[in-house]
Formats: sequence, structure tokens, C-alpha cells
Amino acid sequence: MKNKNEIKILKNRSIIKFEGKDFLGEVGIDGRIFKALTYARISVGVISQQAVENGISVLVNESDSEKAVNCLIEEFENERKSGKVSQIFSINNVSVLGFVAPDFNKIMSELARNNIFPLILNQVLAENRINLVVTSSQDEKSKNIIEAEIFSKPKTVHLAIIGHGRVGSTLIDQVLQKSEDIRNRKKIDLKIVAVANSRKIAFNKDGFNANWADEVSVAEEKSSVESLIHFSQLHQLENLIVVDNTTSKDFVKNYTRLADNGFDLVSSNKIFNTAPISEYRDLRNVLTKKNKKYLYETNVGAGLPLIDTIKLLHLSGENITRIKGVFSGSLSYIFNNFSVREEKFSTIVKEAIEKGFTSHDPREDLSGNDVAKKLLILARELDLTNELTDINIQSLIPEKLGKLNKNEFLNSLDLLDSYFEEIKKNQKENHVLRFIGELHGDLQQEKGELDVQLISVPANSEIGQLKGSDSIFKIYTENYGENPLVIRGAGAGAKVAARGVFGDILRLSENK
Ligand SMILES: NC(=O)C1=CN([C@@H]2O[C@H](COP(=O)(O)OP(=O)(O)OC[C@H]3O[C@@H](n4cnc5c(N)ncnc54)[C@H](OP(=O)(O)O)[C@@H]3O)[C@@H](O)[C@H]2O)C=CC1
Ligand SMILES: N[C@@H](CC=O)C(=O)O
Repeated sequence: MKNKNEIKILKNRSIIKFEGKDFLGEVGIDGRIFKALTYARISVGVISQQAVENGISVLVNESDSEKAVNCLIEEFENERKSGKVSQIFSINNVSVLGFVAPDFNKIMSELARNNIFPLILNQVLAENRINLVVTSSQDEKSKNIIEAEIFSKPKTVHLAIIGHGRVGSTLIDQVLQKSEDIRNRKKIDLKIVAVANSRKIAFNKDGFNANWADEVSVAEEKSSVESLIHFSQLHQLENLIVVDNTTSKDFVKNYTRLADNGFDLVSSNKIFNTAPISEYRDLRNVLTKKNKKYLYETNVGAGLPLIDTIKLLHLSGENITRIKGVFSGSLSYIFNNFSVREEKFSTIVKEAIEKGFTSHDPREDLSGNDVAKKLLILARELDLTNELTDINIQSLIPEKLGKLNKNEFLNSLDLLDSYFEEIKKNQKENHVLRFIGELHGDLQQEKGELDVQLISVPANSEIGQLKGSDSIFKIYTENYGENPLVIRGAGAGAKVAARGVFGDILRLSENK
């Protein structure tokens, strides 16, 4: 190699594989292989011997591969008949990458994380010189990964944003606004290469810019995970992250396939983490096997650093004994306001919807389901095996309103007014209403007790003093005793949720 800093790439090569048994160490076999190839005027490149499998691999130009196989078949006719040589065949469409790198192990682990496993590897340790043979469908991607490692170039991270509703579109704008700064400060080049909704998916291999919404609106490709995987393979994209900002039950079924195809996962969607425990564990096993990561900090408390904190406490052996709080940003807003304002319940619910605090269908919040899911997600972080059906949920909507379609329900909101007015009036003096979640019981057992309910608390209590759409999580542990660790802050809204998702993306990117 002339320039030590160059990555040399030789395309259109074939591996000729020569396999058999009992010829290891036999004098003359290698010589006959090279002689036969030389007589056929075939030039030979990287060579590798597999002692265990008793085979030899040589590299030739793809245009010579058929001739190379035929001349070796002819040369070893007798050994093939006796069974000493079992197979002579070619693997076409491969490329060689030659480079000098001091930290070879790091490069190998980066390649493996991107599902790249070299077919041949030759190393001259003393000179840090390496030759890798990879399939041509992965050669450019391998080159980019190796270049980023050896030349400390910004590493490109390719993002597929699934769902561009309130959270997804805010996230895209935040990423676009910050990408240059992140490239300069962290040497991470974030490129949004795919954006999808439930109907279609738009691709841009160079990365979308501020006009992304226009590109999505004219896209014609049907939304599917197959086309996303195909696109990532066609363009040999490395460091892939798929971001699920949907509310879809169907999309989460793709997580395993995406992990299998080299994607790490970030999700604001709570559905996967509240699936039956066997499915929940299956994906985690696949992720471990495939060395893929799955981050979901925004599943509980939007952008608040809650899941990470609980994970750390639990991992460090601190026994969490109880978690109690206001888990829902929308219900926080609704009851913080309803408790102190002379307004109808339905008016305040409409405000929460307008401010983007509620789920797409506000009944997900008002039924207590959203809080129940958040509670379950926290319980499972503590290795408890609870299911959604184990949770005692007090729903805030009568059954008949649950059966309406979304618009009919929104038009019937005022049917809730007198019921909540009555509850408000019947409280003790200086009390306010709060909708809380609580995980308690003996948390060293397999399952904890999970309750979701509307309570009345003194206005001057910690929970009673909550404002705006803030969430509060009180985490009680053995060592903190009756002084819980308290995490409090904005619990809903597209901006804070998107910021939390962005944080997960950056955490994954930094470790890539
Ligand atoms: N809003 C908030 O404060 C917070 C929200 N979250 C979570 O963030 C997620 C997104 O919320 P939000 O942005 O408010 O929801 P929206 O309803 O505003 O947006 C959902 C998006 O997902 C798309 N989508 C739905 N199904 C699919 C599918 N099968 N494949 C591809 N795209 C799909 C929708 O496309 P289409 O228009 O075609 O249906 C839409 O673009 C939710 O899971 C929510 O629970 C988490 C924390 C806080
Ligand atoms: N609707 C949720 C936000 C999304 O998770 C809430 O009100 O907290």
C-alpha cells in the first residue's frame, strides 16, 4: 500500500474454496493448487488456510473464477474420486479491503455490530496491516465504518423515523436543527434517511432537510418494514436506528426483524413494553443475541430521566420498595386545573387535548390505561412479571362512552361534567384531586401490587402542589427510607417527549 492511510478496495473478486480432509500438512497440495492456477494464467490474491475445516481459500478476479474452479477440479481429479478432496467451488461478488489500523479489535466489533462478518481475514500483526474480504453488498458500508474508526471521521448514524405525528415531526425538526452542532461537537453525523406514516414511507439516502414534509407528501412507496430493510441494504447504510413514534400495535411486531437486520431501536410507543411478558422477554433475548440496543426513556414521564434512574438503582442492588406519583401529564394538567379553577371538567379536558398532552384518543388517558401501562413498564424494570390484567384501574369514563367512536366521544364530553363536579365538591377542605399510579407490595416477590386511581390529597402536600402538566415520581427504597427520591417535571407534550427520544438517539449514537 503506497499511502499508509489509504483504505484500498478491490471489487469484483471471487473466493475459490478448496475443501477436503486429511491433507493438512501434506507436502505438495498448496504447490499443486498454485501451479494449476499459474498454468491457467490466473493471478491469485489473498490466501487463507482453515486448519480446522481442512480447507484453503484463494482470491481471484471474478472473471477468472469459473476457469479457476475447473482447472483445480482437473488437477485434483483422483483426490476428488477418492473423497480426499470434497469440494472445489467459488463464492462470487466479494471485495477486498486493505488497510493499516492500530486498533483492529474495535473495527471488528464495529463491523459485527453492523452485521458484517468478513469471509476472509488476513492480518500482518507486526505492521497492523489487515486484509478483509466481504460480500460486495457490504463493501462500501465496511469502508465507511473502517474509515470512521481509523481517520476519526464523523460517524454517520442513519435514522428511520416511523410516525411523524406530534412527537415524530417535532423530533425531525429538533434533529435537523441540531445536526450540525452535533457533528462538530460529537463527531456524529445524524442523517434521517426514512420517514414513514401508516400509509407510506419516504426515503432519502443523503438525509432529509427542512423540506422533509413535502418529500413525504409526494412519496409513493407503501409503508413497510421490508422496503426499509431493502433500502438500508441497497445503499449499504451503517449504524442504523429505527425510531418508533407511533401508537401502533402492528408496528411493534417488526422490532425483532429490524434487530435481526442490524437496526437498534428507540421507541416512545409503550405498546411493546406492555405486551405479554413472554413476548417482552423474547425480544430482549433477540436483542442480546444480536447485540442490539432498545431504548424507551420516553415511555414513562416523557423527557424525564426516570427509566434510567430506576434501572441504575435496581442494577446497583438498591431495593426499590414503592413507586408512587402522578404518571400522566394530561391527567396532571386536567386535575391540577379542575381542582382550582371554576371551569367545567369538559372544558379543561379540551384544553389538555389542544395542548397536545393527551394521547391521540384521550380515552387512553381518561380510562387510566395510559397510567397503567406506565406503571407496568416501571414494574418490569424491577424484574416483576406483572401483566396489564393484574392492575387495579379506576377508569374515569363510563362504559357507554368507551364504546363510541372518537368524535362521538369528544362531542359527549360534557356528560362527564356533573360527575366530576360532585367529586370535587365532596372533598375535604383544602384538598385537590390527583390521578395517581402506585406500585407497592413485596417487590422482592414475582409480582407487585399496581393501583391506578383518582384520589383527593391536601393541597399543600407534595403531590397536591403539582402544577401545569408536570408529572411526579416518588421512588422509595430500602436505604432512602421514608425520604423518597423524587423526579418531577413536564410529563407530556410533543417538545419534551421529542427531546427525550432525541436523548435516546444520542445515547445510542455515542456508543456506536
Ligand atoms: N404526546 C406526548 O406527550 C407523548 C407521547 N408519547 C408517545 O409517543 C407516540 C407518538 O405520539 P404522538 O406523536 O402524540 O401520536 P400521533 O397520533 O400524533 O402520531 C402518530 C404517528 O404514527 C403514525 N403511525 C401510526 N401507525 C403506524 C404504522 N403502523 N406504521 C407507521 N406509522 C404509523 C401515524 O401515521 P398516520 O397519520 O398515517 O396514522 C402518525 O404519523 C405514542 O406512542 C405516545 O404514547 C410518549 C410520551 C409523551
Ligand atoms: N398522554 C400521555 C403522554 C404520552 O405518553 C400523558 O398524558 O402523559
